[in-house]
Amino acid sequence: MASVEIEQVRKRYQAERVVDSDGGERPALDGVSLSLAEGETVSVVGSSGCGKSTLLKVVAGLEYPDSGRILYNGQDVTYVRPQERGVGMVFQDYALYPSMKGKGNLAYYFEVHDRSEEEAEQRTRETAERMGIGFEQLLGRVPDTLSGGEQQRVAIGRCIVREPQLFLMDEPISNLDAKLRERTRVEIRKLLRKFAITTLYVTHDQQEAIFMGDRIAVMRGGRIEQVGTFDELYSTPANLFVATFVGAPPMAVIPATIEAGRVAVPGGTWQLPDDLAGSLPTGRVRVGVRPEGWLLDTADGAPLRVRHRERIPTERASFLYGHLGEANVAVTAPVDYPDRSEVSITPDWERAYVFAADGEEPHHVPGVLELF
Ligand SMILES: Nc1ncnc2c1ncn2[C@@H]1O[C@H](COP(=O)(O)OP(=O)(O)OP(=O)(O)O)[C@@H](O)[C@H]1O
Repeated sequence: MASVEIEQVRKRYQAERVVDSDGGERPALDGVSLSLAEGETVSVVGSSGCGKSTLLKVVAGLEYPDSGRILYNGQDVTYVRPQERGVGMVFQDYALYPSMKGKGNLAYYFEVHDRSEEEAEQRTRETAERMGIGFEQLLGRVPDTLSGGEQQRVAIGRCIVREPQLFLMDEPISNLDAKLRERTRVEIRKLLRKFAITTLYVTHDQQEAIFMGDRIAVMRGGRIEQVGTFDELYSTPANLFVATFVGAPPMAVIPATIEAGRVAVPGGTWQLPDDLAGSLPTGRVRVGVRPEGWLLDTADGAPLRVRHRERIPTERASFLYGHLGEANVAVTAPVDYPDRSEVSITPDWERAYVFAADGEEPHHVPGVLELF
């Protein structure tokens, strides 16, 4: 197993004109640093085009960075060829050799590396045992006759048989149907934990990132905005982007004006607790509130017109969705909360965030609460 250091990596594609939302050009990776401890799984999330796959390719050696370094176990491998790095890669398309049975797919590596048939045989047998129930059966079939999930299992087995020091996975289950995805992700996670393989796991699916990763790296525009456990990202986001990216339904962000300890928002005014009023600037800000961070029907509530309700399947609660001025708001309400078209809402200030009116800097983050 390897520890991995990604140090200040920059990468600009030759033919590339990556244009930011503000119209500026930027490289695909713009100074990315990230450390993975031995055996750790780090999920990488971010919207399309933010550089997730490029990061994986640079770590794999499929692309070289323009500057910065990649270290495995403290050794600089930045310009070492992929074949010599001992990485196992699993991508969205399984890329199994179609004419070979599962077993051939696993043994191919030994063939091209001039290793003995006995070794290939033994390692394949060991891997089948470690991969668990039913894997042996898959080895006797060609990829065409396997389901997507089964193909992905073989692809993972093909990586494990090589005893990689590092696993790189890029949306490995995103083209499976929902049920299979659920099963396969449980299986992948079990394997990663069992073998304690250091893993970088790219996905655009937040739930998957939470499930797979010991930690999660949130990327945007070629940069890592924050790395942490889900609870850290959720409770103490580094900026407004992470605050709204992590969590579903997302945090409501409401333009407001603070004056003399009171917060004016569309349709109402909230009273700040004294300690918070003393620590916040006056003037324009943005108040961030997660669905569970609202109090309903308090005296100084602002009116929220309820557009629709959604039952939370695993809890005795619903989400109420509506608008406060222009801001989208989701509120967690008890399941037996009366069905009304308007409710009045106030932030529970122990759970509320305050951000600058412009930019993304947080003025106030409530800290880690007992969330779940
Ligand atoms: N080979 C290439 N040549 C030129 N530009 C590229 C190349 N590969 C990626 N890019 C550009 O670099 C940026 C980052 O791409 P990358 O594939 O790393 O993003 P991503 O976060 O993995 O996106 P997605 O979630 O859509 O797969 C994108 O703007 C993309 O268009």
